[in-house]
Amino acid sequence: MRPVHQHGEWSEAQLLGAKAGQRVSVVIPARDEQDSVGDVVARVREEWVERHPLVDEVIVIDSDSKDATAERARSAGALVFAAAEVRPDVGAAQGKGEALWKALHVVTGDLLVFLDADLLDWGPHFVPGLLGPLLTDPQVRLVKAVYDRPMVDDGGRQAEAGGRVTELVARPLIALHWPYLSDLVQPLSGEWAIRRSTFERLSVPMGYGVEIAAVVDVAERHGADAIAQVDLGRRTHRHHRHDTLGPMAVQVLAAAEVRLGWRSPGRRDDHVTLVQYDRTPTGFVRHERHPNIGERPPAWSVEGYRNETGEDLRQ
Ligand SMILES: O=c1ccn([C@@H]2O[C@H](COP(=O)(O)OP(=O)(O)O[C@H]3O[C@H](CO)[C@@H](O)[C@H](O)[C@H]3O)[C@@H](O)[C@H]2O)c(=O)[nH]1
Ligand SMILES: O=C(O)[C@H](O)COP(=O)(O)O
Repeated sequence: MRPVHQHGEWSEAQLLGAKAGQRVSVVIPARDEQDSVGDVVARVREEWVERHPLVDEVIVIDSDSKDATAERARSAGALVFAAAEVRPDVGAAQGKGEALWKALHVVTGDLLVFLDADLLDWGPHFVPGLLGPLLTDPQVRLVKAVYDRPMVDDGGRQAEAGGRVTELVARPLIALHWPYLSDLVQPLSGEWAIRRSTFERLSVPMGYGVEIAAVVDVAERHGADAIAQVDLGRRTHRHHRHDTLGPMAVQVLAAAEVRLGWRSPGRRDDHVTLVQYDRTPTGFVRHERHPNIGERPPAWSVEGYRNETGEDLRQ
């Protein structure tokens, strides 16, 4: 079994020393997260920008929010970019993966730490925990967060274990097709860290397929040992309603099918139709949802992409 590191394994001094000349970017994708994004930004900045110089920039990628996400993030001290306005020449699409891919075009970091913006019960220790393996082991390219993830209802009561898409889609896919990744405790955790030089070479699903794609692609290219995992304790977040988990599952499945060679990576406008039903007094009403299953090509292959050294990486 792959070891599970503890977030407190590395001292601040050790991490700061290992950071040496490298730059670290914390990237927070956010769609309509006005209630929580400010707290995530402020606590990371306070601890890891102001108190200890571990993080060089905290960036929020505003993913088509209709609420005050951008304003709240900015006033908490983040650099805010609207996903649709980054590289407008390559077009815009909706989705978390799209936000992370667009981030590659604006970050200056060598090491990228991704945090979800809907975190409720979490702590700034997430950041050094995720950076520990990247800073101390050159073989590691991707670090996944591990945590307890209880399902918490609106009254704050804990019901059952959360991670419904993880349990019903990701783990079964891994069991069937990539059993050597079964030792990943939270394959879909939204908190992960990766070397920029690795992420910029991956094809990135625009939606929620980004996590399953990253773990499979990194393992297949660099070996399963290039992925580390770190126990961060406990994390709660805003839960989806059951009817929005279906589109998420479609995106995870589609990303897996691409990696199995069953479908080609879709383009920007590649949507599937997911049909759901509601019972009404007059019968069933059909609803359609159209999750995007497109993928962005590796950022380094996109004309005009520059890495932090200003070098043109296209081959
Ligand atoms: O179009 C979108 C949708 C979501 N988000 C942000 O992405 C993060 C995660 O989205 P969320 O809807 O909260 O996902 P979860 O229900 O938390 O899903 C889990 O599983 C997903 C599938 O692997 C991962 O992408 C998530 O990070 C992980 O937390 C949040 O900050 C969102 O605001 C965007 O930026 N753009
Ligand atoms: O990662 C998952 O499986 C989805 O985010 C659903 O999580 P939840 O069941 O805790 O809401």
